[in-house]
Amino acid sequence: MSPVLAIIATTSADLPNAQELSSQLNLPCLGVASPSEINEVPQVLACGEQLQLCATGRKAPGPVSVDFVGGALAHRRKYGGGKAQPVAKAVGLRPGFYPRVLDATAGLGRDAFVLATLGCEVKMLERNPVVRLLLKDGLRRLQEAATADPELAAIAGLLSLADDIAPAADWLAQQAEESWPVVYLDPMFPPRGKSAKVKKEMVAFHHLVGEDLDADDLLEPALRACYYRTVVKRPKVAPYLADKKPMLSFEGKSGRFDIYTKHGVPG
Ligand SMILES: C[S@@+](CC[C@H](N)C(=O)[O-])C[C@H]1O[C@@H](n2cnc3c(N)ncnc32)[C@H](O)[C@@H]1O
Repeated sequence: MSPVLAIIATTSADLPNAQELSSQLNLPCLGVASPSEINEVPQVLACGEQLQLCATGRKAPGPVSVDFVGGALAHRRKYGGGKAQPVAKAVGLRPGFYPRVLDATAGLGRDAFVLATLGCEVKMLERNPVVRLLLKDGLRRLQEAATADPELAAIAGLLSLADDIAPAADWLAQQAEESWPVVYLDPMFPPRGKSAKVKKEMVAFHHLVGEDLDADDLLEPALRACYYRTVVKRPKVAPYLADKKPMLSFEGKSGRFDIYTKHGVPG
């Protein structure tokens, strides 16, 4: 079967990095190129100043990368509504209570980052090796920017990625019972209908990650590992995870938050 992903370098100086990733991921390296020139594969991982997942071909949408310093996340950090944001309400954040969060399906780390900007310590789990590399690259650039910016330094100190690449259900099963205040789940869900259309630049990400068909298996281990809340982010049209009715649900801008509460009282 031919690969659906290959590695390219954006400049000749990036070629050694691209070659290293190619052997690490066991994917072909197509040398120094631009994604628009590639037609052997539908998407590439481009090594340059940032690591980017790019659809290939002349009409390809923009790249996907993890940028915790600039772009949309910087805008959200500065003007995004702070503690009034639905995700903050979902994890139960309130003055004096900033729960530690295990984000078991980190993806591009956007929700994790937002929670860290609000003062929560967040550990991310991600099983897809390419998405993990994008996250690591984003964290590396966050650490670099943090050296000159105390606000970013505080956020960087709260955000981490687990070394383990084990699927989250196994990872959660290894945690002591009720050892996390909050477990946060946001597995992929197949887009449905016009309203749920995937943003153009996210097509490559969806192509890469697929549909997380085992998502239901996450709920029980998450409930076991948390003592305060398990939060499940879902598209508005999606059924409950594992068909289990939450204690509480509310709609955010981009989806629904289903909340499974436990007996633990925040300290
Ligand atoms: C919809 S994305 C999460 C988006 C994320 N909340 C954000 O703000 O960027 C879902 C991610 O969860 C990961 N994932 C799904 N099931 C997983 C599992 N069982 N263990 C680890 N990662 C998982 C997928 O690989 C994918 O990257």
